[in-house]
Amino acid sequence: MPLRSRTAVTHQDYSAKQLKLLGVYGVSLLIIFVVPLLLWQAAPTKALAQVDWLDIATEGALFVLGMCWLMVILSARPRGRVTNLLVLGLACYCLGCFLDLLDEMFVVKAVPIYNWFEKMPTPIGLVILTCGLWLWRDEQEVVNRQLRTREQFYRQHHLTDGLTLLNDAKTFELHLTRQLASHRPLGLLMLDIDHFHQVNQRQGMEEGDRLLSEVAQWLSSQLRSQDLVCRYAGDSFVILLNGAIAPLVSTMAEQLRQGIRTLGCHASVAWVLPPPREIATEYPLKTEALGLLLSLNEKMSQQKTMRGRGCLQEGSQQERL
Ligand SMILES: Nc1nc2c(ncn2[C@@H]2O[C@H](COP(=O)(O)OP(=O)(O)OP(=O)(O)O)[C@@H](O)[C@H]2O)c(=O)[nH]1
Repeated sequence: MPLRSRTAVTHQDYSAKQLKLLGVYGVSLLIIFVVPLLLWQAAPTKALAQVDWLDIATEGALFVLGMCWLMVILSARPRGRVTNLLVLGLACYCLGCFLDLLDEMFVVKAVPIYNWFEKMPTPIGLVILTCGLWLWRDEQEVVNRQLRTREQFYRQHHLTDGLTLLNDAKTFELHLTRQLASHRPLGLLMLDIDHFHQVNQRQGMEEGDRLLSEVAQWLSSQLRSQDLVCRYAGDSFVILLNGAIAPLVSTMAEQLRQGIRTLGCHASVAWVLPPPREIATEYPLKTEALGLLLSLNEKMSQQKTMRGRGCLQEGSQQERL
């Protein structure tokens, strides 16, 4: 079955996040209770007159704030390398603050190793945190680029499809006709989700709608600002790649076909280029645009037929397993 259970994936992500949160809470509580207990055994406590309450308040506040940042990062960020670095860096920083805080309550000079150990976590944590923030900056740049593309897309085109917020087929035809009139190179690409009806059947229409919206967003984020994507019919999308020649269109087609798997589904992708100019000018532009869309549809049907045969083989193998 080419479509894996999207709900199951979401639940897996959710429980992995919960587990991570529990892990961090557990380790934090362990450190908060066990380290003072060990210190209490090994080092005398300071007399009240020796305690600097202002230091306790400021170092305690740094520790509490650090823990709050940690929780915010854990709950708000998606899983991944950047989050791991931020969490690890903040955890080390918090540990450093906590050890500093204990320093105000116990005569830690009596435990030489503590003296040495308490100085390590904060600088190490800050270095890790800096690496994490640096990578976060890179990640944010990519996200910003995607947002800019989307924003440009919204500004330039009328949104007509209520579900995906993409253009509909009619508007696409108009853009295509206009683009053909400019005689600049272009490529047309169609992406159709494989076995989409199974999502509706197995996981409900709502999940199907969500998948369509995700695919639409993902497609918009993959395109250049001069390209145009529209929802052509139920689960198929067409893309107009402005200024693109054959190698770029075929590479793009393959990248989209592979990339869509990150959304938990498979898709068939077909593409066409307009015929050479001297042939194209024999027809009215609108007819040429419709002809192109027709041949794109035909190519897609061929792909589906070929893939269908492949899927039947896969299915029968699975049944035998
Ligand atoms: N959830 C949801 N489903 C839709 C929407 N529009 C169309 N569909 C469904 O999309 C499915 C399209 O079915 P098919 O054309 O057979 O496509 P498919 O199941 O992907 O099959 P292949 O393309 O041959 O792989 C139908 O079951 C429609 O009911 C929509 O807006 N939301």
